[in-house]
Amino acid sequence: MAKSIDVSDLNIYYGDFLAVEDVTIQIPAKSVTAFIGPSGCGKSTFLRSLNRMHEVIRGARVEGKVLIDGQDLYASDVDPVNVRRMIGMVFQRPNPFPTMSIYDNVLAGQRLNSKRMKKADADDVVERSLRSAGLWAEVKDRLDRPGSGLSGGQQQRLCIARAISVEPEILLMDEPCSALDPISTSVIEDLIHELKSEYTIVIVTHNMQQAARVSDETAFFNLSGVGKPGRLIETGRTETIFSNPQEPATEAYIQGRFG
Ligand SMILES: Nc1ncnc2c1ncn2[C@@H]1O[C@H](COP(=O)(O)OP(=O)(O)OP(=O)(O)O)[C@@H](O)[C@H]1O
Repeated sequence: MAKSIDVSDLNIYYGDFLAVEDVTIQIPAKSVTAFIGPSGCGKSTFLRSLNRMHEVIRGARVEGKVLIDGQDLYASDVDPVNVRRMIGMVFQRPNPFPTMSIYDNVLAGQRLNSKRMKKADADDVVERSLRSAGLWAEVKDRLDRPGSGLSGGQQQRLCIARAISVEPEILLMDEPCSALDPISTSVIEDLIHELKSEYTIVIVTHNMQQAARVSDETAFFNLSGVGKPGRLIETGRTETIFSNPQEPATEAYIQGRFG
């Protein structure tokens, strides 16, 4: 089910502005890859190009290739709506639909795909997704209550349940813990660790320790100068990037000397 991502020579533009330049990277299936780097170097932009989410911004476009298990993500016959089902996304701020019940929040993705389900099947999807997101025990007795009544960490796990309810192959996470307290962060990190047995996970994080704790592979992005595009500087096994980086800029960033 989980799929690999193979990116070659990718440039990403906002109108005339080249935000990310010439990225080539292989992201293995069933593993966690962390994107790190200073603010503005294009981590989120690159992440969004992996499920064509950047296309919701007028004028945003890519050049180059993104292959998902060998299939061209940008081929003319590929429907971006299907792409976003296959490649789910979790954002920085937990964003459950606030007035919708916990139950309906989990099913929101299915309903967007206008999938009609029998009640028993819907119940199964809700339970399976909430169990996978590590939230079932905490909410099983209040599934009809609004999603906004949960704590921040629970809301983020609800968003993860919503993302995985449609059985995606890849899960993109854009700083999923940055709005959470340390305990909720640790719960989400444990969850990421469990989810990688089924999904290919890509996570943007500003937190070096988090990248070191949760990821198998790390990709370091940097700006070549003010107003210049972000570039991928170095990628590799996380332990190698953290203990023996090849590039001086990677070492300086990891040691907290800039960014
Ligand atoms: N919607 C947009 N329109 C125009 N330019 C944008 C847009 N979003 C981002 N950019 C620009 O693209 C570049 C990369 O931004 P991006 O948010 O991807 O960086 P980042 O590494 O994720 O930053 P941060 O760590 O601060 O979230 C920046 O110069 C940013 O100003």
